[in-house]
Amino acid sequence: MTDFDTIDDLPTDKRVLVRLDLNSPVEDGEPQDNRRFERHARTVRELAEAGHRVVLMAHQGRPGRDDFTTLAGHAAILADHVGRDVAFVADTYGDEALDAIDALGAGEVLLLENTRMCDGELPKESPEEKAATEFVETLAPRFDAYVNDAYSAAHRKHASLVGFPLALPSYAGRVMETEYEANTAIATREFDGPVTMVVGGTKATDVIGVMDALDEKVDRFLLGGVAGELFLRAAGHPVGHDVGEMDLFDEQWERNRELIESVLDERGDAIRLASDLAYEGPDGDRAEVAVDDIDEKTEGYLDVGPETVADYEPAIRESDAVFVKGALGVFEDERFADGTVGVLEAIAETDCFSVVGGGDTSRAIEMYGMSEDEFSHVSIAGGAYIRALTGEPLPAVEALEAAAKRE
Ligand SMILES: Nc1ncnc2c1ncn2[C@@H]1O[C@H](COP(=O)(O)OP(=O)(O)O)[C@@H](O)[C@H]1O
Ligand SMILES: O=C(OP(=O)(O)O)[C@H](O)COP(=O)(O)O
Repeated sequence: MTDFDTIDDLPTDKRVLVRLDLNSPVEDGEPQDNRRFERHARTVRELAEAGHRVVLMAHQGRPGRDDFTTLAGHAAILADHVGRDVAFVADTYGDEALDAIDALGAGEVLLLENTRMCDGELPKESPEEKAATEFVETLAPRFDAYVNDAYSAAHRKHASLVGFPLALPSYAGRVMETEYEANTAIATREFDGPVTMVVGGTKATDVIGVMDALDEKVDRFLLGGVAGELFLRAAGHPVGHDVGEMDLFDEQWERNRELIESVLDERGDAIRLASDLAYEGPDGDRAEVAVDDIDEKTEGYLDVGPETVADYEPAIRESDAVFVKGALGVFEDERFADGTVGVLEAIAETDCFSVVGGGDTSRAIEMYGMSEDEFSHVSIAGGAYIRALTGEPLPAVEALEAAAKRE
């Protein structure tokens, strides 16, 4: 039961503006296919088959990061999954975009450029201010309805997520509906035995606050990735800072230092940290080092080592539920996949309740020969799903609920 309307409530033959989350790993400037395309394709296909004119919005990366790119490549991948053409226009709400929107026929699909390239999208403002941006005020009058399918971005208060629901009748797409139902059910579920959370990835700022909020629900945290290194730093090891060109640690450390120290102080007995790490050795092979032997960080650590995996595996086997948010290493490179794959395989082998979340992390499942069926739920959301576990409301879901009440 949801408190928002879904596309089942949408009349046919409308001009529909749809927010997807196609945020993907980018390699050599090209987006990589992943579960997000396949899952959103269902909503897009259904809308096109119902005779709507379907205009899609999505984002990629963050300004200033290497993965902040155009969505031209995303349109081609999405078209393959939808099984019909997805046109692309390199504009969001300028004349080029408006002309392409106006020219769209019934059942046709158009993807607009990266929403984060628009001025109005990102600045921290209220939903009302977002609804008053030029971006929303220009696009909204051209549509009859807004559909939000971007559950995995629902923890962000951006214009494309919270501004349009104030301006148009609003509906949830299939991904929004199913992810909301699954994650809300998980949040209220009780487990008899230990609950473990595997925490990794690059978005340490997202996960650390949630670790604090999940204090009562999670018995054990197994850490890796960037968050893991930041906790090692708080524990007194000379790691967890940027070296060379790196831009992953220092800013997140400054932002979260007090919280990391207090979480470590209060929940130290529940937090397991890596005892060994892997990096690229001088000959390009994987090299490993015990954390206690690191006197100075001169390398980028790209995975946890075998001792760490051996320490984490029994903790997983003893658990009644395991939640994964973020990879333990750069698994996209086979040399640094052992930590992530070792932990995922251990979860797959047990019959515990398991959730793997995150657009990037969930990709490791197929890449390394596992199947979605080996886990209870594979979410395409990372930050949104762990926030849902805390019971914290998601602004974009609240915006859909408010829109449904207004009608
Ligand atoms: N030590 C590390 N250094 C750099 N990147 C890492 C490290 N460990 C994991 N990663 C990267 O984290 C990414 C997943 O993290 P993140 O984007 O936070 O999660 P998700 O999108 O799955 O929610 C993976 O693509 C992986 O390459
Ligand atoms: O990929 C996303 O989140 P996730 O990495 O937590 O799954 C969403 O697209 C949100 O992206 P953002 O974390 O840059 O706002």
